[in-house]
Amino acid sequence: MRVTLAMVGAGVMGQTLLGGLLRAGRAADDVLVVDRRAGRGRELHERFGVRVVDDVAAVAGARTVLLAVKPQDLPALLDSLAPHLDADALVVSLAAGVTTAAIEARLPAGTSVVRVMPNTPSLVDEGMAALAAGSSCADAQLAEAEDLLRSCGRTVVLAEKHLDAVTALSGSGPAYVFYVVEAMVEAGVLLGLPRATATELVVQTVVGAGAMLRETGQHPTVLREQVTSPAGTTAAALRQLDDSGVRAALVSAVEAAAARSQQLSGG
Ligand SMILES: NC(=O)C1=CN([C@@H]2O[C@H](COP(=O)(O)OP(=O)(O)OC[C@H]3O[C@@H](n4cnc5c(N)ncnc54)[C@H](OP(=O)(O)O)[C@@H]3O)[C@@H](O)[C@H]2O)C=CC1
Ligand SMILES: O=C(O)[C@@H]1CCC=N1
Repeated sequence: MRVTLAMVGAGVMGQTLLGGLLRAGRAADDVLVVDRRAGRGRELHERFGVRVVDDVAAVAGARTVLLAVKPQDLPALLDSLAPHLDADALVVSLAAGVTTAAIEARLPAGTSVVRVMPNTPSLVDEGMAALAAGSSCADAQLAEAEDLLRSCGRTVVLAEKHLDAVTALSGSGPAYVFYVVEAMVEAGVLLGLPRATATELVVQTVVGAGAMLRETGQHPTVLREQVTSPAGTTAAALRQLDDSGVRAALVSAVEAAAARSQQLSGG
């Protein structure tokens, strides 16, 4: 049976986007999933109602082929996919660091490719995805890819040279936030709060701060200053963060992620 969308690789990110697409109204019988992991077919069929196969040849006829495998698995996948792609198929890759040129080089000449960097908050329709078009991608196909990603969050179209920075900021970014949350919860426990209470306090604080950033549109410095009373508790805490080089460490962390994304380039 021909489908509009085929997804190859249904791990963390693939399943996250699949859920968003179905919530946004895409019919389950219009999506074909290809995944090689044992047991995944049954699990995904029960959870999402989609058809799951393990042979990439099944993508033949699909209008859009979404690739959600690890960057290291992408070259071999592209080689096995190439003979089965329709001439006018759109290939959308989520792989961190892998350029559209590297993808195009392994596919028939003229294949439309879009590189996307999504993130896991797509699971709750709060995703942030950046898209960059390959050399043969028409505007209408880029818009189609954007529609796919918009089903579970916001999108931005950028020049591809920015995608390593995007990967380091919004792609990996949720992990930095979770890391800070973990540390804050541990601090609360150290100060004697029950773990569940510390977790509730920190989670709502992060959600509330995020909502303030979005809804007030104020610069984070302004919002931080509003919390920081003269000679108060926040000033004492912020001095510790500055003395420990936390700001510089965050900048270095994002730089390291961007450098790793660049290393992954070309497979
Ligand atoms: N996780 C995240 O936060 C984000 C991830 N990404 C990108 O998304 C992509 C997927 O990441 P993630 O979901 O975390 O990875 P996962 O490892 O969770 O999922 C990838 C899935 O694809 C399967 N797979 C690999 N090769 C093939 C193949 N040739 N045919 C069929 N199935 C295959 C894997 O099977 P097996 O396990 O057997 O290898 C696995 O089930 C990556 O390229 C990553 O850079 C982008 C933004 C955010
Ligand atoms: O860690 C990674 O490589 C992927 C890409 C961005 C988020 N996770």
